[in-house]
Amino acid sequence: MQKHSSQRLMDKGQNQKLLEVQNLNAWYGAAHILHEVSLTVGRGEVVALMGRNGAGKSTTLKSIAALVPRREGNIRFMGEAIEKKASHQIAQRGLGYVPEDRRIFTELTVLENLEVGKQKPRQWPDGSAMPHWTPERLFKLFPNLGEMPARLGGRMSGGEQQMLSVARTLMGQPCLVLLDEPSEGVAPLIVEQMARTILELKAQGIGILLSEQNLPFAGLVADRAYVLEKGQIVHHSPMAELAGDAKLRRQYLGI
Ligand SMILES: Nc1ncnc2c1ncn2[C@@H]1O[C@H](COP(=O)(O)OP(=O)(O)OP(=O)(O)O)[C@@H](O)[C@H]1O
Repeated sequence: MQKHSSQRLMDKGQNQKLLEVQNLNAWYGAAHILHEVSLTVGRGEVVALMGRNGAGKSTTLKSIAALVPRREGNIRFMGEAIEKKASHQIAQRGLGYVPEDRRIFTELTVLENLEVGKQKPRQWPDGSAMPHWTPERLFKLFPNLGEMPARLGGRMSGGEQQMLSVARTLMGQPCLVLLDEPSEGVAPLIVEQMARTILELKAQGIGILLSEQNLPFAGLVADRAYVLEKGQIVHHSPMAELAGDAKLRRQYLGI
């Protein structure tokens, strides 16, 4: 763990933190999966959670969204403690979650899927307007969805479903999005579009915490990276530092 650079990064943008996770622990039954995980995500910041299969990346995102059976620790979202809130209450506050398995409604059309996730526009704490996502605006962001508003979810490719899953979450007008492995199992063209989307959300001030194993993809979009190993954070640095250091990559990611 690189304490000095980590502390410096945390101090930067102190007032702009959207998400602050401290000493998060999580369990599946008797199995203690996450151990004292601490991380932050700022406004307009993209943070990558990296690590090998089974390291605990998905569990970290699910724990933040209150989707694991048992968790302990402190989680602040937009300055409010949310560790005792239920998943729907967390979502209502503007914390979006896009699961790895793309939970879209296969019997509903693209447009209907979007309408299901709809929430009212929000404001940042300083009173400034947040981006207000409408189907029209999302069809500009995801042009291929715009070409198939009446297509049933179940008749879309995996990549298109991935896009719809992100677009549907955006209809909830989130200030921060948890994105579980957005590049996994989708075609290179979709991965590219996903990277552009993430950068567009960042430009709008939305914070993003993404779980990722694809280092080139994370390197394109992320500002900072945390590496998880057996449920513990073992490294934290600017993304470029991890991506550019062969020794770190080998040590933590095995690549
Ligand atoms: N529902 C569950 N019940 C019991 N154990 C689980 C469950 N989900 C995950 N685990 C275990 O928790 C650990 C962390 O899994 P997790 O899915 O968070 O890892 P990950 O880093 O996201 O990996 P992957 O990239 O393979 O999804 C693994 O040992 C996994 O077997």
